[in-house]
Amino acid sequence: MTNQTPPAFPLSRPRRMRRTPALRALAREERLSTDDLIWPVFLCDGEGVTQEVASMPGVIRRSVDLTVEAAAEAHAAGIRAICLFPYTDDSVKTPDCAEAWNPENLTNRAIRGIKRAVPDIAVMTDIALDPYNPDGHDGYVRDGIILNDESVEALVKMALAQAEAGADILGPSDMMDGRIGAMRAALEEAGHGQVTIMSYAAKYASAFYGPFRDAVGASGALKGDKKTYQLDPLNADEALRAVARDIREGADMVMVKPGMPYLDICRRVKDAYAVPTYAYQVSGEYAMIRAAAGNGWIDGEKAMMESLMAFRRAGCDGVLTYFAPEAAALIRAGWE
Ligand SMILES: NCC(=O)CCC(=O)O
Repeated sequence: MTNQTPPAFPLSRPRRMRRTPALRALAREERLSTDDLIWPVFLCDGEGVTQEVASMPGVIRRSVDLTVEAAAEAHAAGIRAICLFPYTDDSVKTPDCAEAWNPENLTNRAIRGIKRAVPDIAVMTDIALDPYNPDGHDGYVRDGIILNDESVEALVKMALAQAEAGADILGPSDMMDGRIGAMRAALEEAGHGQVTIMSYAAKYASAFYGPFRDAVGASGALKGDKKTYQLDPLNADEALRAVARDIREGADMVMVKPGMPYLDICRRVKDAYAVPTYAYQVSGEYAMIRAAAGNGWIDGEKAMMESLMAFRRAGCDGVLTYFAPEAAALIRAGWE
């Protein structure tokens, strides 16, 4: 940061440096690269199956075989990581959420399939009970209360099953207290000390997750809201404390979620802790850009790229985005 006041006009004419593409490129402070993209994808049962997600135009659920193919294409396009989210049918949801740590569940089958076929792409997972819970919450619920410590025990089992299947990055998104430390200890104990954790540390109780819940089949299930475990949108210091705690407990990377309404949090986290920091540009952010573009109200490609560049400017090392394949193609084509 400089405190030097620029010389007065006409010694200073900032437009000089904006005059040509070459000068603008020389002055550019950040870059968006395919290395910065993590692609969240939705899994469904079956073989050769694709299903559209109505509230996320352009996003599909894929069966495991097609997800493996999509991972290969993403890798060829320069995308470094793919993040798996299962669509779970009501029939596999039980109060104990046992499907969450079934070695043969959709996520664990997809991890193995991708690591076999495309070993160089990093596979990230989601750790939370909501896809498996009949009431749609990320932890166990008793008498309307989300139970913390019992939920952490279940989440640790889920983490171990994913590590065993070969996941590179575990993504605990549940927001229970103490889960990162518990997972890190269990991973060490089980010989999975090399598995990384990207903690959903600053995850806000947000209305922007709506389309995602359609995509994973959880929107009908959710009873109430998630305000007793996710952050209040008006709080920033609390997010910093959550990030500090998760780093101390053994997280390698931290996430801010949603992305666009929380760029101030991204910047503060990066400045305060200098750890690998990611934003999740969530389903509602994706849907807004797609819907406005679909109506001809904004230029979809430009708005998409600008939104992704903003994460870099705000200090993020990368971004989880449903736009990853499209953005990668434009980056490779030399987008400026
Ligand atoms: N645990 C993952 C999410 O909640 C994703 C939210 C979204 O894309 O809206």
